[in-house]
Amino acid sequence: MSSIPETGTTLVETYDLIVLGGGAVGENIADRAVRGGLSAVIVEHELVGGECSYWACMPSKALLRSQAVLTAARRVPGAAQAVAGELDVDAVLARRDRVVNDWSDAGQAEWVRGAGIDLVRGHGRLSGIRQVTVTDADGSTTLLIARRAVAIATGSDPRMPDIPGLREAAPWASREATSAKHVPGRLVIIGGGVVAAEMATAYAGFGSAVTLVARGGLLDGMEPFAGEQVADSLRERGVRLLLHTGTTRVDRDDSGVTLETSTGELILADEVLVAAGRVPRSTGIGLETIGLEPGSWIETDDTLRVPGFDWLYAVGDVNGRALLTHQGKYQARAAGDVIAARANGQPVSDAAWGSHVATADHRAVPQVTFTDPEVASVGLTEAAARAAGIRTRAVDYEIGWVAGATLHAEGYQGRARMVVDEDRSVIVGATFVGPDVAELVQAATIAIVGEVPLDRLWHAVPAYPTISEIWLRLLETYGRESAEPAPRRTVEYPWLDVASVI
Ligand SMILES: Cc1cc2nc3c(=O)[nH]c(=O)nc-3n(C[C@H](O)[C@H](O)[C@H](O)COP(=O)(O)OP(=O)(O)OC[C@H]3O[C@@H](n4cnc5c(N)ncnc54)[C@H](O)[C@@H]3O)c2cc1C
Ligand SMILES: NC(=O)c1ccc[n+]([C@@H]2O[C@H](COP(=O)([O-])OP(=O)(O)OC[C@H]3O[C@@H](n4cnc5c(N)ncnc54)[C@H](O)[C@@H]3O)[C@@H](O)[C@H]2O)c1
Repeated sequence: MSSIPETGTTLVETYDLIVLGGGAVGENIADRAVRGGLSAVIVEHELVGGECSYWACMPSKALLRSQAVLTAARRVPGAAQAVAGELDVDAVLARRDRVVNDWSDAGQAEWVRGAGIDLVRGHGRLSGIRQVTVTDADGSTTLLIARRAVAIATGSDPRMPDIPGLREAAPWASREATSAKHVPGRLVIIGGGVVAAEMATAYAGFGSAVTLVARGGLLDGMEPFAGEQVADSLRERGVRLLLHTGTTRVDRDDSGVTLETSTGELILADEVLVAAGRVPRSTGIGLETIGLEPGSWIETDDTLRVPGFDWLYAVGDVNGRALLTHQGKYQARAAGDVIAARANGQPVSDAAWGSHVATADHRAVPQVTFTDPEVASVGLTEAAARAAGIRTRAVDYEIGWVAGATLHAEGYQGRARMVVDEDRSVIVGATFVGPDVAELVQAATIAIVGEVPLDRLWHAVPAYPTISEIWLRLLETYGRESAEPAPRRTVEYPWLDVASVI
């Protein structure tokens, strides 16, 4: 890093890489660039660690974990008798506070320094080519100049639907739901996606009377049985589900919130939570100074570089490729490494599945929804595979029929689906729904990314009696067609410009 002395109120600093946004993704891209021999600075205007650490993944899972443990114990005789008490909601909230370090980022800022990354606190915006101007709380500015690259890692914000009265009703969004210090007696949720399903589970478990109003179904976009099984379970917990129902108006007065549905029903609640997806945090960051559209998802190529700019990258939620922490960090590893490689004149590995590309964003994005039952999925659903023109066969199996599941819990209920590309004889998608299925998804991810032929998968023997035996049952249901291993050949996926060897 070279430093030019202060000029007026503006300090000028020069780095190889400037990272705008210090969430998990911004931390990772800076770290990889530094490991590649570059200097890097992170600009952060709130908490280092970002949404996931303080208002998203970590607190939401902390809110859900205690009741998941309690439910699991209640499903096993012997343990059930030992947990006769109720969930201690105050203790759950206190544990959530510890998980988020009481919203202090001191530890994360220390990690950044230890990784050899500089941190500038304040609001950053692009102010020209390879330039970022940072304004701190006092109004003083620092002009950062990048020798090599600027990476935008500013994340996303909740989408606020244009529903009359909603903004004036001071709705909760995901931050308020995950950081709440009290549990509302009545909670109405707008949305039927992942946040809605997880928060309905959490707050119903805390004793709130929860109503979920979704204009579509529950967990649309996943295999249909996922949403159906989670819906059944939420109803059993007393959640009222109004699916395929719009919201026409929201009002707040001294008695609370009134939500009017498209069927004319009035729902009274103490709080309304909006869980209607995300919008990119790409306004107010100076995109217009380089000819890009503020407010849009920032498009990138698979090396995470923005087309038309040899110095600009976008990683994590803000590029809209896959709004998940692990996927953003994966992008950051590829992008940090490729920025270093390009800077150092080293070879760039940008073919599909190379070390400098995020190919898995298109083919193998794993996700776990921490409802009860859990939903763990990766790759394509059956419907998405068919829509992509793949000759598809889907096989289903009840997880409760596996010996490991019968031991795991009384009356275990769940289902698995394996989606097979018949031409290539490989798995392109898998979904597991059931208690404690989260850890099953990594095996499916490896099978998809490794393009492991089905006849080879028969040799990946699951241990008895684990729930992983679901893999054997899925293969048996599919059938073992030939005694000879399938020949390997190269095909083009019509939905992705990538040649694959099978
Ligand atoms: C309720 C909820 C639960 C979730 N649970 C999971 C989960 O279990 N697993 C999972 O994988 N994903 C989960 N997600 C998604 C996950 O939170 C995001 O994918 C992830 O946080 C994105 O990381 P990011 O670094 O791209 O953005 P962020 O974490 O939002 O980080 C961006 C950072 O940039 C900073 N910033 C923005 N603009 C500026 C600026 N102009 N100047 C300076 N700093 C700026 C912000 O303050 C922030 O710190 C969840 C999301 C929600 C809402
Ligand atoms: N466990 C996890 O991995 C996890 C947990 C929570 C969130 N997340 C991530 O965070 C992101 C945000 O989650 P989310 O649940 O907000 O989004 P989502 O995309 O999962 O669901 C959005 C929901 O809002 C509805 N909706 C959209 N626009 C609407 C409108 N104008 N009016 C009414 N309803 C509308 C949709 O029909 C859908 O039901 C997701 O992309 C998800 O990947 C992940």
